[in-house]
Amino acid sequence: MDAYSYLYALRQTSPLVHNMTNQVVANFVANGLLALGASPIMAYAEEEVGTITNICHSTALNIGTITSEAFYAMLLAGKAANELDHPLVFDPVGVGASDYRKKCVERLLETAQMTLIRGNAGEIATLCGIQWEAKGVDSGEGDYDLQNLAKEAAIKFNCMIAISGEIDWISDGQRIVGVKNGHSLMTKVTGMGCLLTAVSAAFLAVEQSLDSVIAAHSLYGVAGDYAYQKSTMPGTFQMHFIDQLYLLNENDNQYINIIE
Ligand SMILES: Nc1ncnc2c1ncn2[C@@H]1O[C@H](COP(=O)(O)OP(=O)(O)OP(=O)(O)O)[C@@H](O)[C@H]1O
Ligand SMILES: Cc1ncsc1CCO
Ligand SMILES: [Mg+2]
Repeated sequence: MDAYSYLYALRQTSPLVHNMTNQVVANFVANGLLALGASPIMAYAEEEVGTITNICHSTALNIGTITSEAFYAMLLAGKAANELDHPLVFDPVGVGASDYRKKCVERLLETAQMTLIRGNAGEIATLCGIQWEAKGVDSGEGDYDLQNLAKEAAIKFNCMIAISGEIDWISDGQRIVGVKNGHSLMTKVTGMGCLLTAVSAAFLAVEQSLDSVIAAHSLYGVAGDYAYQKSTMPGTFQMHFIDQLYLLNENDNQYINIIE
């Protein structure tokens, strides 16, 4: 199935995505999902997350501004998603920044089986115990082959892995695929990775497969390429990016640039 066919199916079904995301990006994530053709819901209370996960088609957990309340609620949501066999996507935002984040991530990964872990190189390297100079929530500097990192992480966590950057590397532990689409200006808008996490959860609601994750990343990158043609400055780029998610269509398959 080509990438747009996944998006077509997504738009036909408009999956409801449960996002437990961070306080910085919640509005952007909700608007991005709507523009793409999915439906967002954000919910964080322990008292309701089980129910919300239940009515949704996929769940995305993001520790960007984690608190102890949200953390315990994420454990419940993760368990509920696993019981329902719903796609569960995890974004270990800034995991290298504090011991608290590391502990939360360890516990979440022990408690729930993720379908996909999506993060920047610094985050995925930290999960694998590889030395990396991450800069807060940003990727930072490191020296490790990212294709191998994606593959090793997929094997370690028994799930799909997507590492974002100049090339996005996506692996299930066997296949490793690079997505070259996207522009570096995307790093100047906060939440571009967090929205990609949510978008991946929406695509996984269509099909729980590596091809679905590759389609999500490719078309997301194509929207970034188009947005840069409209604006080379971060504020208006963000606005155009949302519009370009809305405008993605079957013609865009031809602009996808993949390494396999
Ligand atoms: N140097 C780059 N060139 C092209 N595209 C890039 C580059 N760096 C990142 N991207 C793209 O930007 C998007 C977000 O990736 P990034 O690695 O910045 O995520 P992140 O660090 O998790 O972001 P955030 O935490 O702010 O949400 C992805 O679609 C990725 O492909
Ligand atoms: C800037 C920032 N701080 C915590 S989460 C977040 C959004 C990007 O991940
Ligand atoms: Mg991130």
